Amino acid sequence: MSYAVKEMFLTLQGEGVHAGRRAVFVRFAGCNLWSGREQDRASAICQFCDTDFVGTDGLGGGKFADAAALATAAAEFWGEAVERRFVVLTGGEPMLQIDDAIVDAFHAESFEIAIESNGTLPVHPRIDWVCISPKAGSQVVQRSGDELKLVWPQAGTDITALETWDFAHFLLQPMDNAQAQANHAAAIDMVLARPKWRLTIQTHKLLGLR
Ligand SMILES: C[S@@+](CC[C@H](N)C(=O)[O-])C[C@H]1O[C@@H](n2cnc3c(N)ncnc32)[C@H](O)[C@@H]1O
Ligand SMILES: Nc1nc2[nH]cc(C(=O)O)c2c(=O)[nH]1
Ligand code: SF4
Ligand SMILES: [Mg+2]
Repeated sequence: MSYAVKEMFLTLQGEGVHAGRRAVFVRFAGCNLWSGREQDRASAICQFCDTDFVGTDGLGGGKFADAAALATAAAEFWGEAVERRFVVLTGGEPMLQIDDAIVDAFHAESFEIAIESNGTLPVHPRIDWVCISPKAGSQVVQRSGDELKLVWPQAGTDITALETWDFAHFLLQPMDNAQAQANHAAAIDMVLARPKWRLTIQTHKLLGLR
């Protein structure tokens, strides 16, 4: 199978429990909750996306003929040292493309594999760090993992129900849009009210990282 990747880059994980960690990001093209076209945003299930995941034309992107080619390209972004190799598979929705071959190829290159997923598809069982970010109006089937990262506020989200899901960490991430200041305040209020949750902010945006 070949894989469509929008972009690939070395940066620091900006969000969540691993914020600050050196990571290669592989952004897969395509999503099942939005076409990625602005004219479709208002009618999409997920309407607040901050990411361009359309096509394969970004820096480091392309069509990769097989999983080994993809993992080798990521290893080149990381550099020769194999210590603490960390790849974040994101998108778009990465589970539309991730298969056994990708997981095996990244493990063969000594990567610990993290995923950022909307949870509407079951996550591959051998991924090492599972971050699920549920979207109101979607059916989330992946209700276990390492971190549940809820973008906040999201009308139509039952936060009490989410608290019964099987995650090690529960995080609230303020929605980045024109109301960012109010969204920060709403997320802080929610963490103060519900100690199960902690705040995560998108540090890469503050720092000017990709
Ligand atoms: C672009 S998504 C790609 C992975 C996957 N499709 C998902 O939604 O989890 C990566 C992360 O960014 C978050 N995100 C997207 N748009 C955002 C926004 N406007 N403000 C805050 N977080 C956002 C998502 O919820 C997700 O946790
Ligand atoms: N630095 C950085 N950290 C991130 N964490 C999750 C991201 C994503 O878009 O999935 C992301 C991203 O795009 N950049
Ligand atoms: S599910 Fe993820 S990639 Fe898809 S539109 Fe929403 S935030 Fe963007
Ligand atoms: Mg991002």
